[in-house]
Amino acid sequence: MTPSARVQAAIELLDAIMASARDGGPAADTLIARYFKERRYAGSRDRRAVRDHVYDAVRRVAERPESGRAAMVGLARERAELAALFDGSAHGPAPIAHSEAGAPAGVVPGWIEPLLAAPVERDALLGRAPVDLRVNRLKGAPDRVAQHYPDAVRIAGLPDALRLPEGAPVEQSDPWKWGQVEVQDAGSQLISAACAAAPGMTVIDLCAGAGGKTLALAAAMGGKGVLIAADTIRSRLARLDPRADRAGATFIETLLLDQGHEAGALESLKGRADVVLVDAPCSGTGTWRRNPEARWRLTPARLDRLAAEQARILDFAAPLLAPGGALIYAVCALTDREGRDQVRAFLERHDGWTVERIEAAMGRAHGDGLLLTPGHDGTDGFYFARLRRTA
Ligand SMILES: C[S@@+](CC[C@H](N)C(=O)[O-])C[C@H]1O[C@@H](n2cnc3c(N)ncnc32)[C@H](O)[C@@H]1O
Repeated sequence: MTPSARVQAAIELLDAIMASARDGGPAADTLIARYFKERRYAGSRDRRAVRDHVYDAVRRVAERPESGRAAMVGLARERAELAALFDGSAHGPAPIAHSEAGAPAGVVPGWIEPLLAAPVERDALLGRAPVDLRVNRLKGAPDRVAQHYPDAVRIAGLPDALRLPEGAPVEQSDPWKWGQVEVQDAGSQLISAACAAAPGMTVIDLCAGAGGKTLALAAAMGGKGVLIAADTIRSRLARLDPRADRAGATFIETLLLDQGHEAGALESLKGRADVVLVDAPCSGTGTWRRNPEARWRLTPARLDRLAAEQARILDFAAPLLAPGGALIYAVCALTDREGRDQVRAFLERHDGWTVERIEAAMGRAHGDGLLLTPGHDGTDGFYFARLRRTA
């Protein structure tokens, strides 16, 4: 592909990413992979260049732009070498007209800005994310495993965590092949640790997805006890099985829930759990470093639906706890509505619960829980709280 053709390819992909964000379709990474599957003539350098153009353009624009071309022209207005590629060549983009301004630059969409928790450092929300590993104690000891990663640094307060530079090729390393490490953001590791799961407990990961946190809970439990991974999406739970095999966490049970009718499948677990983790579906405003197009996906109506669903999940989670058990509520979101206010509203709706302080080497107290941000903690953005059932 010529350099100009790569820019045109990025414009086409940006159009697809925008439409997918508007319609709740697949993520940018999936669309990029599909695009190149259908264009076998593109070599690895073409793919890398197109991908870089796409993500540079997505990162630069807060609000969903008018078109892929507007997003790319905005970027080209700041980069003369890119503007020169708008040359009208056979597979390249048409020249930029004098009056063509391009999409404006920004970090946070205007309507989301006032909803973010006050301490959040806005400018750091789109920064580069390192690769954090969690050593799986079911298969290896952190000090031994760390020897395989000379570039790794330890993270204060997380004895199982190793931090590698952005883009480190972890999947080619032996510990990854042997199931000794999982790629997991330090914030997710902290939330899993805050569950204080231990051998012999009954633990329910109620929104388990593909089981990132379930695997951390399994390691904390030393493979002993009852660990249930529940979710409403079969394909997500299915991805947990091979991961659990690789991690040597074969005692995990999966439970598929029927959206809107979850209580039926959970009936036999009522009052039995020592720990319930609700890692709730959320706006993902804390994960823009990895999914910058998520900013284009969210709408006020979607946020309303998410907030209502979070409250509903908390309400059917609460009866699962045994007296003295801990309910950990977490979102990878930085809006107060989904974090601080959601926890407060739960406490107002339910008697017999107290808030437990979380002692951690990172994060800041915010309302009844802890706020983690890319700017302050170098993690994805999260809000989480630990609630104890007293009665
Ligand atoms: C933030 S993701 C979970 C990520 C996962 N815990 C991890 O660490 O990788 C939220 C999950 O909640 C699930 N979910 C949505 N509605 C649910 C419901 N009513 N009951 C249980 N899970 C639900 C979604 O399918 C999604 O997998």
